[in-house]
Order: sequence, then C-alpha cells, then structure tokens
Amino acid sequence: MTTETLEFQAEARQLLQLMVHSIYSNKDVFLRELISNASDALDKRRLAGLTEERLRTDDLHIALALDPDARTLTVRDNGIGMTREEVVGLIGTIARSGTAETLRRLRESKEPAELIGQFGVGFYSTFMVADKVTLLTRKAGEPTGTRWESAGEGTYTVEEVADAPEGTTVTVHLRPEDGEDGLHDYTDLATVRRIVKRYSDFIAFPIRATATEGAEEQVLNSMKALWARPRAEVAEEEYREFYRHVAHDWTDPLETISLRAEGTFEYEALLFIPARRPHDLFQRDGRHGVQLYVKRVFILEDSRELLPDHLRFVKGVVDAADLSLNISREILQQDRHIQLIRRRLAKKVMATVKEMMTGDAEKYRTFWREFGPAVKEGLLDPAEDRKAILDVASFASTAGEEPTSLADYVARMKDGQDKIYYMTGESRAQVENSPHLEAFRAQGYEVLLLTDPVDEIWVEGVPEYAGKEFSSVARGAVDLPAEEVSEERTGSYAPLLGWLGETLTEVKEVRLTSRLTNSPACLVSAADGLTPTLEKMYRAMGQDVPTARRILELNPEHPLVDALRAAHQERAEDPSLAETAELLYGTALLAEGGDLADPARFAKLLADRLARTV
Ligand SMILES: Nc1ncnc2c1ncn2[C@@H]1O[C@H](COP(=O)(O)OP(=O)(O)OP(=O)(O)O)[C@@H](O)[C@H]1O
Repeated sequence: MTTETLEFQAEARQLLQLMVHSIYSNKDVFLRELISNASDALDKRRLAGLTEERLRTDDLHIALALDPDARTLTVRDNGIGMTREEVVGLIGTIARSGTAETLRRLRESKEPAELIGQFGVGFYSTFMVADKVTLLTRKAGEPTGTRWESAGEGTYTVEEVADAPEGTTVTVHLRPEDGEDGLHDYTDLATVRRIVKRYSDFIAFPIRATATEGAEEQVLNSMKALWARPRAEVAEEEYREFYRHVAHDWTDPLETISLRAEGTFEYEALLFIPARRPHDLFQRDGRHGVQLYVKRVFILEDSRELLPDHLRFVKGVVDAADLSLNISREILQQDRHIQLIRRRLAKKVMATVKEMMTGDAEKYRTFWREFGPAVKEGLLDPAEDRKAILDVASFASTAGEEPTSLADYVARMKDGQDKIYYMTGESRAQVENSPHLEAFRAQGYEVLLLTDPVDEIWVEGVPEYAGKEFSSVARGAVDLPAEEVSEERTGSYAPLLGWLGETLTEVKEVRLTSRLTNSPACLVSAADGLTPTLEKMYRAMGQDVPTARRILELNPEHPLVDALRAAHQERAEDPSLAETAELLYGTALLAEGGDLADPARFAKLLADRLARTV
C-alpha cells in the first residue's frame, strides 16, 4: 500500500517547532496528554456502543508498553479510533479557532509550558520527548486502519494498513534521557507510574502497564470518580489535576465547588471557577460548559444546558443518576430536571463568588477582572436573578482607584441622593475626563464609570438596585440639587438658545445646564435616546441605526458662553458668530472623546481664531 507524504498546515508547523525545540521544563506532561486523548476516545466508544450493539465495550482500557531496548513508550487505547481523513484533519492541522492567538501567547509567555494543552496542542507535546512518533489507528467498525508517522519537522506520512487493531496506538520513539533537560526515562516503570499517579489517577478507565515483554500487567490508576468521593478525602492536588483534564487549562482553578443532591432526582457536581478567562470566552463557537455524565458514564462534552450562558466559563462535571444514557441535547434543553439543576448550580456558583467577595478580596478581584464582563451578560435576561448578579458585581468609580460594589456605593450615598449615578463610555480615562462629571464631582456625588461594552446594554434594562434607580449623568436633564438658573437669566439667554438651535443642525435642542462647572458646553443624549457608544456598537453589529441628535447644554457661568450671549445680542447678523457656535459644539464633542464630522474644518476655524488672538 502506498505511503503518502503530506505537509503540516502552517500553524501546526509553527507549534511543532515550539515543541521540538522546547525549553519547557516539565516534559512529563506529554504522557498526560496522550492518556487524556485515549480516555476521550474511550468515552466516545462507550457512548457509540450504547446505540451500536456490535461495538464491544466490555474491556475498554489504556495500555502502556515500555520498551527500554527499543527506547519506545507506547500508549494504546481500544477507543473510537480515527479514519484516515480524521487523522489528516485532526493531527495534521490545528482545527480549532484561536490558533493565531495560541501561537502569539506561546511565543510571548515566559512559561510557555503553562499554555500547552490549553488550546488543543496536546498531541504535539509528544515531540518534546520524541524524535519520531508513530500513530496507528482504526476507527471502530472500519475495515482498515491508518499509520501516521512524523519526526515533527515539516512533513508526516500516512499509509493504509490492513491489520491495525481497533482504537489508537501511539508509539513514542524517545530521545535520549537528559536529566538536566527534564527529560526522564519514560521506559522506566517507576517513572511512568509516578506520572500517571500524579496526572491521571482519576481517569475512569484502567491504565495498564507492562514493563517488559511478557511481564505481568499492572493497573497504575485508582479510577475513582473524583466527584463521587467525599470532599475531605480528596487532596487539592487531585482536584487540580482533574481540573486540568476537564478544562484543558494548566493554571490552578480559583475555586472548587462540589455539590450533591439527593432525593427524587439525584446528581453530583464538581465545578471549577478558572483563574483566567479562556481565549474563546467571547466567541460564539468557544468551548463552553460542563461535562455531563450519567451514572459515571460520560455523555456530553460542553453541555451548555447545565449552566446559564453568563456562567459559561465554569468547568467541571455533572453526574446525574436518573437520566437516560442516550439523552440528546434536544431533550436536555427541555428536561425539567435539567432546568432545576441549572438553577441550583447557578445559585451555588453565585454564592461562592459572594463568599469570595467577603472572604478573599484578592481572589474576588481576579475573578471579576477575568469574568465580570461575562457575568454581567446575565443582567440582560429579566428571567435571571439580577439581584444576585448585582450583589457580586463591582465597578470603577470616581470615589477611588479600586472598584466598588453597589452595596458600598449605596452606603456612601449623600444625604438626599436617591439615584445611583453612572456614566458609560469606552475607557476609564475617556469617561473620567468627560465634562458631564463636573458638577457631580464638584458637589461630591460619586459616579460609577462603566466601560465594558455590555454595560451600555444592561443599564437600559435594569431598573434599580436596593431601591435606587440607575441614572446616567450623560443623559436626560441633570437633577442635581443646584442653584436654579434665575428666570431673568434664562430669559436673557432665550434668543441665543433659539438661534443656536437653528444654526447647529446636528443638535436636537440647546439648553442651559447646571451640570457643568468648568467647561462651556457638553452634549447629552435625550432621556430615551441612544448613547454614541451604543450607536457605534449597533453599527458594528451591522444594524442600521440613524444618528441620534443630541442636546447641547451650555454653562451660563462660563465666560465664553456669556460673551457669546452678549455678542449675539449686539450683532446677531455677524457671520463669525456661527463659527464660534461651531467651535463650541466641536469642543463639546472632543471633550467627551467623540469624533468630529469634519476635523480639517474644525482645525482651520480654530487656527484662524488663534491667529487673531496672539
Ligand atoms: N487516542 C486517540 N483516539 C482517537 N482520537 C484521537 C486520539 N488522540 C487524538 N485524537 C483526535 O485528535 C484530536 C487532536 O488531539 P490533540 O491532543 O492535538 O488535541 P485535543 O485533545 O483536541 O485538545 P487538548 O489537547 O486541548 O485536549 C483530538 O481532538 C481527537 O479528535
């Protein structure tokens, strides 16, 4: 049968390079990756066996063969196997999205080993210890198998083989042992046992090893489902390894949550809150959700049904006793018990975060930095427990550098203040310097600075917290207790305001405000209008929204505004007044970080003016 030589896809080649020339300290993890893949393949076979009776599933296992003479370590499973196309598609390329991101991070990271396994580079890690890898596989039920081989350089070979056993055998041709380089002797049973115990003890299938040809087989792992063991009996290290297995994340989780429900509908759950967000947290096709088991049998990966979407970063396992083994995703979505589990798990996760908030501020800060933007998405759904989400939220604020909780904000509210003031925008710096905050600052009102894209949206739909309404400082009329602008004053401004309203076609209305203390003017959105950021977001999503005309507010205390009023009174026909009006409007737009429609014209007007003053 012919052997074909194929090239690795470009990104795959780059990743391989990183592996082959790796300077990563912990090379042992390659074995964990191979065992993890074998375990996944066994899970899939067991699942297929539920519907296809001809598939035998009575002796699913992983076998390790150590051969010191040939310097090979072989990892064999009798799992689902791969077709030729799958071998080429899955091993020769990196199918997952986010590869560019992976590579960038791998290159930049000081400890790149931490990233291995996070993005599906698992199999390639064998090239840290091997100078050649041979993979022989036959898909369950297929007549022939495939042999794949590579030295980890630019190419690999594939050929059809007639007599491959079902499942997958990976033979690692080991490089010479090099203690200094962290390359151990992986043909030594004690070494292999240590690695298996450390990383793969909980694997649900027996991992059998034979040290030499003809020697007796030994089972190296305990196979105990971690979630079924009482928490007090499980070492933190075991939880951590299990987390790595289910989450494909090398860093330790922030929190481990275990939970058991007894009664009419029994289930056990072991959940983890990661310490950092996965690169695909905000991608539609990202790996989200927890694994579903039924009576210790793996059923579904990434079951989004078991937790609400805004908690999609939570990893782990739910093992339900009373579901049918061939439950489908469609049924899951409608199952009443699943909905109950989902509610209970969400509650438990939120309670854990709440405890973190009061008990471990540092941990909470990490959590909120990494996952806050996702958690806040839950506020968009009126059916969610919005209070529970707001209770664990924190926001940047004008009160200080550290983010504040809403409870703390409310506790600090001034006498007579009945609203929670906020301002949305694209960055803290932009929002903080915006003129809209002036009077609030001057009068000592704290304002929340909301700069995540999702903030723009949830504030629209969430009416209050602790009985206090949310109120934007850049929207509608300001309602701070301020000295009323006297009627006489208002009257004297009436002609200017009317004229400006006609001259500046971009604005909907021109009015006086008590919102400003230093700036001459600012722009505010109408109480029911879109903010500029929201407008931009809708456009970015491809929606056609008309440009909202905003309100220009003037500070009657400002000398420029007062002078403009006087000038308009004296010489209403003077054409330079319209230019001043344009400059005033442009400055208000710039001050809030907005974009001028015609920056060149603005610059020219300003330069002409300045020329006259120097
Ligand atoms: N022993 C095996 N049996 C069957 N399929 C396998 C086996 N090993 C790997 N594969 C297939 O090849 C794919 C790629 O494997 P690889 O280890 O590179 O990444 P991964 O396992 O998907 O991701 P990660 O390493 O993050 O878990 C797997 O998803 C699986 O479909």
